[in-house]
Amino acid sequence: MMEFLQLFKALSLAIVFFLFFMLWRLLYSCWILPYRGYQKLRRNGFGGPTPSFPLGNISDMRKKLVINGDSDFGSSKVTHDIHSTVFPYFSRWQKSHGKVFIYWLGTEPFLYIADPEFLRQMSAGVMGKSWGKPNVFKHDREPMFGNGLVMVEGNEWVRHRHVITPAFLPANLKGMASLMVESTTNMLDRWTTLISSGRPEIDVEEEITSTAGEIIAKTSFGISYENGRKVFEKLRNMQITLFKYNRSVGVPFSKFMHLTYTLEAKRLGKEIDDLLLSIITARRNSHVEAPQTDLLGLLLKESHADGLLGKALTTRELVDECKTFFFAGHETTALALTWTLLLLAMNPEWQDQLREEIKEVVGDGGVDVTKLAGLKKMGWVMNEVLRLYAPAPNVQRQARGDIRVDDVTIPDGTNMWIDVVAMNHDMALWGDDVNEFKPERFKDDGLYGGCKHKMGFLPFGFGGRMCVGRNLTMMEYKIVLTLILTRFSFSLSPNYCHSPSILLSLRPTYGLPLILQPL
Ligand code: HEM
Repeated sequence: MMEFLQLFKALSLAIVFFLFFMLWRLLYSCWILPYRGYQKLRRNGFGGPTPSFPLGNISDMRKKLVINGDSDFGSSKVTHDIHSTVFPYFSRWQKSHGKVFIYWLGTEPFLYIADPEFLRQMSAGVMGKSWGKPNVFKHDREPMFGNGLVMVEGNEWVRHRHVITPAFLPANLKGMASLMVESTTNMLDRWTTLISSGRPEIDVEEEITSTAGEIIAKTSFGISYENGRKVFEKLRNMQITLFKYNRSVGVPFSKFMHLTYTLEAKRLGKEIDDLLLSIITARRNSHVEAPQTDLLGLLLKESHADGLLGKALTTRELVDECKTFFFAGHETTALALTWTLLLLAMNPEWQDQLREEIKEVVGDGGVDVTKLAGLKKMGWVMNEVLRLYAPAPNVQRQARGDIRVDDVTIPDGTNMWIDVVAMNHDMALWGDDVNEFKPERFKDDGLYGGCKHKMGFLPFGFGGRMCVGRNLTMMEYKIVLTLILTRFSFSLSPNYCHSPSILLSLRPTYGLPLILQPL
């Protein structure tokens, strides 16, 4: 009996000690560590809105989102001055704290940056491989990107980027042009049928997003539209699950507070992985030479060559990269095209100018990829659209080591949120006409459009981690727009409701209904 009591005592003591230890760890990671970070940032002179525990500044951000979520918010009047609409809290905090300040997502500090000179100094000494991506997003978006190029860091990033970059070289992309023409022509034939059946009003956002999904499925893994659509639908559902609901990312235990969404995203992630895994395994095991016209074929080829150097990507890594291409690639390009159609519908003189250019450069025959570079005005239009309606509205980083900027230190572990929309709409950088559609601003300065700072226009990010898919985007953009403009003219439907909003990317909340007319 005595022995039993002693054992019981020892066990109880061990349990109490364990619980105490867990409580201490919890307190340390959720309260003490973030508080220390907060003090350090304050000592370094960074201001910002006052956070509260455990939500940080989330309640303040949500308050505004509710107001903007109101259906009355959308408007038939179109203004391109959108920063205070899509990021009302940043726009408000900028007024009291300037263009660089700290805000908190739960217990995670974020350095907000909308000052290109600060950004230049901050990134001057940091190489692509030395940048981190915020751990808090990495965990949250794991089902979406896994360890694909967008999220991977350090030497692993170097290895992935080394294998992936050659696949996106213009010479390799040429072979994908016919897939793009085919999918776009199918979409335009559908439009013709709808118009001739007396329905000239078409939601082009929905149409273009679906066609871009088809294109990325074919260009990424050469899979049929049916298989592509399965992946595409699951990815879309996952995106909605992850971004549509306020899941308090950064707040301790938020995953458990929103368990249904967390599990749903995990389930969809697993289903997508299984689908892609079967496609890749079949291609890997196939004795037939892989078609190298799609990205997977090119990656398999690169991976095989690099296998000899120990740099090859494993099948699991290829799954994550294919998922990444799907996510990073299809919606951004679809939105660039969608916002272009809005701006061209509002500026028919630019439709005419582009049609004239297409006639001169491409002629009346089929689209010849080698001639696309000659579509200069179309390039200006694309840049102006990416400026006014940046599909990727922010870029994120995490410091892996202290970073000095002048006399302040950004401490190791600080997350960074670079507000691309704010810089693209900053009058001090672009002039009084900042919110006007003026593609000609890119005429003499093709890269920066006359922006007063070279880091003020970052549609594809910056430094070594700049978008790997920009050549593919450029080609798809020019092919799709050329085909649309040669077959249709279009104007804005009176049913269009202007309400740009963020669902990871910058999108028109209520789609884009246009009135189309065959030429
Ligand atoms: C209009 C179209 C697109 C826009 C606006 C866009 C924008 C961006 C931005 C802002 C970044 C972040 C760069 C950074 O962290 O500094 C990025 C990275 C990336 N993008 Fe794109 N992108 C587009 C199209 C594509 C396409 C078509 C693909 C692939 C099929 C793609 C794949 C990627 C990948 C893999 C990365 C990560 C690169 C790295 O970290 O090394 N993107 N993109």
